[in-house]
Amino acid sequence: MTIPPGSRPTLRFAPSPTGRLHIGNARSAVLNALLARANGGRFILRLDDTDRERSREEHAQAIRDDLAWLGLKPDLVVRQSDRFALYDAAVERLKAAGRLYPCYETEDELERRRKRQAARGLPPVYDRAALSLSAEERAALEAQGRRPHWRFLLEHRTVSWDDHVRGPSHIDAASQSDPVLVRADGAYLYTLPSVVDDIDLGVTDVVRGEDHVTNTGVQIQIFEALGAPAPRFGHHNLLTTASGEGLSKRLGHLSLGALREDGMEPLAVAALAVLVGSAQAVRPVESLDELASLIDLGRLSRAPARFDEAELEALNARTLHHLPFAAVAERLAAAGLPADEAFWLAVRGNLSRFADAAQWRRVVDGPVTPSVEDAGFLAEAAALLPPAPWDETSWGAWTERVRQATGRKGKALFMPLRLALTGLDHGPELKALLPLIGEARARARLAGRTA
Ligand SMILES: Nc1ncnc2c1ncn2[C@@H]1O[C@H](COP(=O)(O)OP(=O)(O)OP(=O)(O)O)[C@@H](O)[C@H]1O
Repeated sequence: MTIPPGSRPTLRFAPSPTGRLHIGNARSAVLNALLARANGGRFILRLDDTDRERSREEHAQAIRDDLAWLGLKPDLVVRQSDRFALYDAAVERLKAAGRLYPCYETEDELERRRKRQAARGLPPVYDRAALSLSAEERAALEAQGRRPHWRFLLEHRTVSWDDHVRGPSHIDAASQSDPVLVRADGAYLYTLPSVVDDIDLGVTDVVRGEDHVTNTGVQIQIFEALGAPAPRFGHHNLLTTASGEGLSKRLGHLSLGALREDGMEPLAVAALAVLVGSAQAVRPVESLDELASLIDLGRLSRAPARFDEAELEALNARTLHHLPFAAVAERLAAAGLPADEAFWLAVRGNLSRFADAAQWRRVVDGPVTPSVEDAGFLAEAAALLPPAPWDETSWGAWTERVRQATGRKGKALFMPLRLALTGLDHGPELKALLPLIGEARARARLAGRTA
């Protein structure tokens, strides 16, 4: 199953603001945003903040910042905490339809019941005891001060859907407990608000991690009970750490904030987040549009994919090596460097972090203390410098004349010139650097002076 081309789908990324986004969350976020973008649709950020104890405003803000850093701009941002009236209305409809029923068991009672079931070899499925409580029994429990939690009455049948990633999928609702939708303290669990919002916001495609597969069977029944068509679903594989551990926002694993501080490029992070564990080789991209064109939900691996920071380091460098000037002009200026295209094209191939550009700018602008081993050779070479202005052909013309005059070639010719001109034994191609260094600094450095 794919998103019908040209169907203008509505997708959403729905994190709980309980910590910093990690690289696995980025897989969901980037997939949703780029599927919307590639199909002319809408991308919604929905902050799942119904858990008031764990949700924090600072995390909500950090999620928005992280998405902006990745270059993902939601068309709409909603918060579940603003939308309780909708959930309350849905609860009333489900109660009226006989699909939501009050239960009074405590956690301890349920635990004991599960143990008894296990001892008899039965699955730990809620036995619906509360369904047979009479009005008097309920009143008696309430008189003891018990508040009900509310369970959704599942229809015991198989729920099927054609998953974007996993293909034809089904879940036998009879093997599941009726899920609790509303806790005794009135708090909503994830399941119902998510469905209500998907209906209200016209979500056509729910793309999320496979940690949600069992929710999907239940949620399809809730869509039906609320009289709404269910969206299409896709459950992508999860990312783990390089050693195979699961990720959690609350535990602060591999956060986008930390990767950003470490100098990783947002495009590299986005590319690795979606290409690892897919049919596509991990490769650098020049834009999110290019990345969007590589996404094929039907060809994601079914197994968890390992996120390896060493692989990100390598991809980061390869991403920088291809980044066009237009993508970095503003960032160069923000870093206090001239927005100079020739400079960017000269040095990008030598960067492993964007911040390294400053080091090469210093090599161009100086002061550089030349490294001189054979002053006589350098003086001879300086005398052969072509007349300025220089361009990319000047280096070749110059070194050819020096070769003919001195008989030096290869490393013996080039290395002393590099050491004098840059003070370093490695770096960007000199045919690109020489015009940037310019005649005055080049002559000074060849003469052994700091310039
Ligand atoms: N390890 C992971 N790999 C890929 N996707 C993930 C991973 N963990 C969560 N997601 C996806 O990220 C989206 C946001 O989920 P959620 O906010 O529940 O993240 P979480 O990291 O599981 O949260 P928490 O650690 O706070 O429980 C969901 O689509 C979820 O499927």
